[in-house]
Amino acid sequence: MQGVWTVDHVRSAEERVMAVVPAGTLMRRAAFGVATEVAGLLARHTGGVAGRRVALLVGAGNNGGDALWAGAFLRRRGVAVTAVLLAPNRAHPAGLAALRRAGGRTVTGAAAGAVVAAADLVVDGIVGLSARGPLRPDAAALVDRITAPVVAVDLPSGVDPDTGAVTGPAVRAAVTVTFGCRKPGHVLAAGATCSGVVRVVDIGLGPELGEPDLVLLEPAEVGAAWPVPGPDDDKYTQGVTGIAAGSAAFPGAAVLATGAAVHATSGMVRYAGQAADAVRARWPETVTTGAVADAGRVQAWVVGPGLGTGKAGTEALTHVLGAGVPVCVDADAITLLATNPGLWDAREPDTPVVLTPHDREFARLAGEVGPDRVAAATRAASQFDAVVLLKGHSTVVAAPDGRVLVDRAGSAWPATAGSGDVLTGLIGSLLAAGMDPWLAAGSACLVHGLAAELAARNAPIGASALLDAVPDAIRAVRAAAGASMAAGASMAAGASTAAGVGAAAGASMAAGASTAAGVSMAAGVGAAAGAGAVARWTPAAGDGSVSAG
Ligand SMILES: NC(=O)C1=CN([C@@H]2O[C@H](COP(=O)(O)OP(=O)(O)OC[C@H]3O[C@@H](n4cnc5c(N)ncnc54)[C@H](O)[C@@H]3O)[C@@H](O)[C@H]2O)[C@@H](O)CC1
Ligand SMILES: Nc1ncnc2c1ncn2[C@@H]1O[C@H](COP(=O)(O)OP(=O)(O)O)[C@@H](O)[C@H]1O
Ligand SMILES: [K+]
Repeated sequence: MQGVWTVDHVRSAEERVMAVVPAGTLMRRAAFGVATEVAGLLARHTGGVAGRRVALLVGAGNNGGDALWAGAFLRRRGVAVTAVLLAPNRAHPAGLAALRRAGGRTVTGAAAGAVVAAADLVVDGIVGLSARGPLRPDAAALVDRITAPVVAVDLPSGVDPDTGAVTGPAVRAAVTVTFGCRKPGHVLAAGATCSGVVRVVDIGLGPELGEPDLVLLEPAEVGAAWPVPGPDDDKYTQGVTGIAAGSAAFPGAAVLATGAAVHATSGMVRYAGQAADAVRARWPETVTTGAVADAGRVQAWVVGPGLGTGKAGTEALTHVLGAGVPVCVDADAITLLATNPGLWDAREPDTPVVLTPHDREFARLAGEVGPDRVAAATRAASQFDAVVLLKGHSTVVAAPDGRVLVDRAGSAWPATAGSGDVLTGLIGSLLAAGMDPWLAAGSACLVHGLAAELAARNAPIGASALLDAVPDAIRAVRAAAGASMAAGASMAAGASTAAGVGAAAGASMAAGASTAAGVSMAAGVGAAAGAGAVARWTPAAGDGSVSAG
């Protein structure tokens, strides 16, 4: 799990470190990291470093100071550095002096455009953690002239540091070199796209940062927690997933959500609804009925995709909310709750609920999302006492206990009709397997995005192709987990055990990462993120009961 810290927390950590290191130390560490990245990118992009032209866009604060110091370091490697001073009277004095001593040039005003246009690489030191609002017009005009790759210092200018919101012109970086840790602007909303590849330079903040404000899941931890059957499992013990989705008008949503649950875990999937014929035809391994009341016992329900907002949908939602098992509520079921909040009364107390709205569904349920997606998701999670998964290129998953994770999509291929139905089915099956609802939502999201990338291989896909790639995505995250578990096992085995035995132990752990092991690792991961106690819901042998673990 990687942490992400807000500006306030970064500033507090910086203050504590600055109190014990000589003045200017942090800035020079930061700038050296920028210079190293710039030199590497120049070498890759132009085949060399010395003699290449780098333009520094330098604003009024320390972000510009970082850029100026980086320019001074690059001069030592023979780079032709020109600093464009956007606020000449307020440019960081020590940084400016260092650049000039090293033989760097400065320009202001009308001459700047040509320098930027002719550069082999541009360093964005316009504004960093103090950024408010979009780029100012003078800076925006210069940024428009850039044709070379951009390395952003700390954060692409024009991106809100704490929300990632971009409300006007902003820098689009190939690489962002940030200091100490990732900030929300790197992973949320449009800021995630503007940041490009994010490199974190260690400037010694680590011990002072404390608990992260947001976390990102790693493929290996999702793979380690993914439920797979162990030797003592049968089709019931792994958790039975119930799907209440689809209608005569929208049978496809039922087929997709059910298929996701079939692919996600072994066990059993029950389908209940008006699309039973279509589901049975496509997924003969499911047990189908026409109504949720006749479905039999499940350990989690999925409700909503293609369900419709009429009487049948209302009855299905009412039934599953009262079933006493975790529920993933999506699509039409969200609309039903938005238009008739009284339906929440059907919820059995303490039933874990995962809501999976896109922005328009969120607006119906809880008001406009607004620029701060984390604040919106957190507010709704608290309001509904539910995990809220707010969809998008960067998906935010907020738990009612305050935990927030972000899934920064590797691509936009999931933006295809029906892909949300697949995501819902994945979440439902992880809930049925007993996974903590917040981790279930985050893990499903990561696998969903990976499946889209694997399926697309650079060409558009439909949701059926995404669904077909789910097993490969699960294999990929489990392989990532197997590698790290194998490494851990052989290290633990120590000198007295042959390396081969350690590796073999790792391999069998990877193969047999049972539901129980997966869930307890997941719980550990949650605790490591500073989440406090993680509620665990353990399926009890197919009898429909749920207990807090
Ligand atoms: N505090 C520290 O210890 C360290 C700070 N570092 C650097 O310092 C940066 C923060 O520096 P500052 O707090 O001086 O502030 P910035 O350099 O981020 O901003 C400077 C000024 O830019 C103006 N500004 C705000 N929004 C703008 C916009 N949209 N367009 C144009 N100008 C805008 C404001 O007047 C602001 O005060 C970090 O991002 C990082 O690059 C690093 O050197 C590492 C150490
Ligand atoms: N631009 C994008 N980049 C990455 N993922 C996206 C993008 N747009 C949407 N998604 C993802 O695709 C899925 C779409 O879900 P949803 O809007 O419910 O579609 P549908 O109702 O058609 O199934 C969600 O998982 C969402 O996060
Ligand atoms: K910047």
